[in-house]
Amino acid sequence: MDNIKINGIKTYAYHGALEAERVLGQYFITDIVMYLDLTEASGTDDLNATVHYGEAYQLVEAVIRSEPVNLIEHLAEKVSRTLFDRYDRILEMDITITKPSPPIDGSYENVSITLNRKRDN
Ligand SMILES: Nc1nc2c(c(=O)[nH]1)N=C([C@H](O)[C@@H](O)CO)CN2
Repeated sequence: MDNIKINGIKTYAYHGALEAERVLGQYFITDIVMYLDLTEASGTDDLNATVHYGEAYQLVEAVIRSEPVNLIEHLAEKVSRTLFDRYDRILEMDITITKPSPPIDGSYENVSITLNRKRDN
């Protein structure tokens, strides 16, 4: 299926299950894949026939900057609901949220979750 991707949204926020994360904050990286039919937009060259990825970016950024939550899974769910509610054209989404440097000891690159949500979920 056709899709629009917004890659590497980098936001400083205060989500996390630890009090220290709520106080100090950290960067979150969000990657979005929105699945929709781009036949009309690709044929008509009409911005109104697609999802404006700049507008979608602003909506995602606002959710990531909003009230802190414990889990990045819950944060991703909030992002998917916001985009589904705003854009009827979106049929399915993949939302990946990465913590590049979580306060967890160990040797690893980063941690992330990915939600796949369909409109009728
Ligand atoms: N599956 C998840 N596991 C954990 C999360 C999370 O959001 N999803 N968060 C934490 C803490 O916030 C961690 O970053 C610091 O202890 C732990 N595990």
